[in-house]
Amino acid sequence: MNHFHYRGGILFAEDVPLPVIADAVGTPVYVYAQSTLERHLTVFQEALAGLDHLVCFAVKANANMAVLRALAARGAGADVVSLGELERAVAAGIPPERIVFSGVGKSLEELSRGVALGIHQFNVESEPELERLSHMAQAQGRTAQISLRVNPDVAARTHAKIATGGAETKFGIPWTRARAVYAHAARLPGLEVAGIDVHIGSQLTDLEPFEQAFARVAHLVGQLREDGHQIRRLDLGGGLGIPYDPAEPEPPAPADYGRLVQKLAKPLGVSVIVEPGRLIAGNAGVLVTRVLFTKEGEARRFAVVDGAMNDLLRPAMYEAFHHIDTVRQTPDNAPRYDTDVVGPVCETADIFGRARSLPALAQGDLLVVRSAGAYGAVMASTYNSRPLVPEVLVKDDQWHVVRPRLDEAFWRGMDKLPPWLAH
Ligand SMILES: Cc1ncc(COP(=O)(O)O)c(C=O)c1O
Ligand SMILES: N[C@@H](CCCC[NH3+])C(=O)O
Repeated sequence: MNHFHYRGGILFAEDVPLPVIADAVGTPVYVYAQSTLERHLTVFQEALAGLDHLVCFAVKANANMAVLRALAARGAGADVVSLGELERAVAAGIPPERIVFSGVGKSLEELSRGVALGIHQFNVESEPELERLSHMAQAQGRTAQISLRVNPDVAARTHAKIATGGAETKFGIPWTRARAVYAHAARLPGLEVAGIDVHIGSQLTDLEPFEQAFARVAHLVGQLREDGHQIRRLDLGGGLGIPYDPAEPEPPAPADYGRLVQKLAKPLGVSVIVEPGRLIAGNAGVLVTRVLFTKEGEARRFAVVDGAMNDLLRPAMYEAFHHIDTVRQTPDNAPRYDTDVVGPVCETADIFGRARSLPALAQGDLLVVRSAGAYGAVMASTYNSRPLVPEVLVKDDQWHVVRPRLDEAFWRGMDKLPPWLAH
């Protein structure tokens, strides 16, 4: 469910007309609907009802403090992959007992901080990481709870750049070596083996790869228990896809995914952690951008907008589709033209949408790029010395700038010069 809708011909975020925000904050700007974030979290929690479960929001999808705080208030845990995400999650009020630490390359500092905070679990991806975590925990006189991330070698049927469950990727411990690595883990002091972790990829739009991976996990739980390990929890990662293109069939609902998880976990008598990111934040956010110029090319019609690939990288990086709408509702009978919506950055990849059916656009018109709440602002950069795109959170009829555009000092040269260049 999504709280962006037309009212009186204007697109609203909850009860706030988007032009109000665009005029006050400037464009481009990300706008998030808090009620959608909350609703998505609730839907996930409900899908796992009856199981001992923890929904750990994947902070990498949207690390805005206000977003994290809103989710924390509803009982979300966090899946973090860096010291920065860990500190943000804690600062947002997510208790360490609800934080899991994932990632293929955790630094000493990251491991140390996680141990000191007593987080719920580390998802360990290699034997050297096991050794290092064991030393770290011993040095602090603590025991770190761990799951080993296994790579189940299933094809996730998503964009190759975001599929993580195949044997050729860097992720996890090879399926076939899992028993040996668990035996190693069990011998190391300072560690307590609590479970198994899998994450096979992101934006999965069918359930079959999950089913395949879960079947392998169930099999492995049996083997590991035979080997004497007390496997009491499963971390099933994230990855459930969201609708981006209204012309495509809807991906499976969290309730369907929940049924699969229930079917896996109940007979094994384990608790469950899930790490959804995109599903919670993706359709809770839009990027609002303004038309700078329109122009007719030899072959195409362009709308040059003020948002660019540095603000929303997904189309350039993954050829990802994001639906684009006008903020002023287009009447059904208005003529439409195939239009390329492009940004000002000097790269051909800086295009938000190709041949989109849009009404005649004029300078100053506002557009929204939909489904931009996940992997949007977090992947923004200052490429082309463009300031970071600001973020706004809306709740009912209230709104607040939750991250400002970088201040002007950014353009004036905040970098430190070496003495031989300073004069
Ligand atoms: C370990 C891990 N957990 C959770 C997620 C979140 O995935 P998604 O946003 O697709 O739910 C990711 C990203 O794919 C990840 O790498
Ligand atoms: N950044 C990716 C998702 C990566 C998932 C991280 N494990 C996207 O925008 O779709």
